[in-house]
Amino acid sequence: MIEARGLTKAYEGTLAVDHLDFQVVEGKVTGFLGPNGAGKSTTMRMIMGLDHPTDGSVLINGQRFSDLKNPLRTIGGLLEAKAYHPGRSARNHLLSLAASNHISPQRVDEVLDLVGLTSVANRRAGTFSLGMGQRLGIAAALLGDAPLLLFDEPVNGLDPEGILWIRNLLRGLAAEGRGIFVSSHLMSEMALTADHVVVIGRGKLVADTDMANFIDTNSGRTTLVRTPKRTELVALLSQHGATTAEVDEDGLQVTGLETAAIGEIAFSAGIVLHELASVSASLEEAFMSLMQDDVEFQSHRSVNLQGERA
Ligand SMILES: Nc1ncnc2c1ncn2[C@@H]1O[C@H](COP(=O)(O)OP(=O)(O)OP(=O)(O)O)[C@@H](O)[C@H]1O
Repeated sequence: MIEARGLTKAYEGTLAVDHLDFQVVEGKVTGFLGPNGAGKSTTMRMIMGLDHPTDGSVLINGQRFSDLKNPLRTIGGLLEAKAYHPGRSARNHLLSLAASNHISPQRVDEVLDLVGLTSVANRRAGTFSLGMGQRLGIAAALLGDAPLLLFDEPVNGLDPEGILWIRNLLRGLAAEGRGIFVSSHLMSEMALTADHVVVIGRGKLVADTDMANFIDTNSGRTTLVRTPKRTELVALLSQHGATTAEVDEDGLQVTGLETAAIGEIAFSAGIVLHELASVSASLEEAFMSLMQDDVEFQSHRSVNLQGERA
């Protein structure tokens, strides 16, 4: 298990990671989401001992990364693409990593096969495409057969086929009982890959929940209503517990009531409607909207877009 407690990293003038608490458990894909600059890479670097927290801690099976006896066998990580010498072949890159971590050369062939690079294993890694380089980075992460794996934006720059391959790989690794921690700024991709989600914004925890629950809460349905009697309708709908927001001259965005109920309430009060339409936000839109509100980020805040928009 990876466990962050009050994990904090301050750079001069920037609080990159701000008192984060979360866990990554075995057997699940935990998605780590946040917009660019939210602090995901900094958090991952601290997990892998490449950066030191200014406060708090992050432990791997109860130990700091620097205290692990067999780091590569405990946690494997893909932190940045192209972390290899361009003049070296893929096989030689992995062989040298294996040698310095007391891992058998046989395992190198296994991971090359796992990531589909066997046929190009003797080619210089510098000639690899972005997708092949990404696969080589993943092969290095898998080398120690570790029960915990961490991937920083592994689908960045990949084509749809590469994205699907990574999704299936991560799901398969979790099904084997491994704990997977994977960062992304793409909500829709994570919705298909992760079982659990940790969302951060400006270094702070915004949500830490089951993916199913996150989707339920955030794929918010709203209703767009147009009426010449907007003021009357707003008063009436709020008596029925709805939340309303004015969208343009005569439009209203209503949450908290079914579209049919809104129509019936307006009808029984004799209010004419010019438009009544159910609108469902995509998860990506919901996520972006959640992120735009980040001035008021508070730790452990429950995520409820409908409430946010009130
Ligand atoms: N070495 C550094 N020195 C100073 N500031 C830094 C350093 N590394 C990161 N930061 C700042 O910390 C914040 C978090 O950056 P980080 O790279 O962790 O975010 P991220 O969520 O991974 O973003 P991205 O998706 O763009 O990689 C940013 O404001 C960034 O500018």
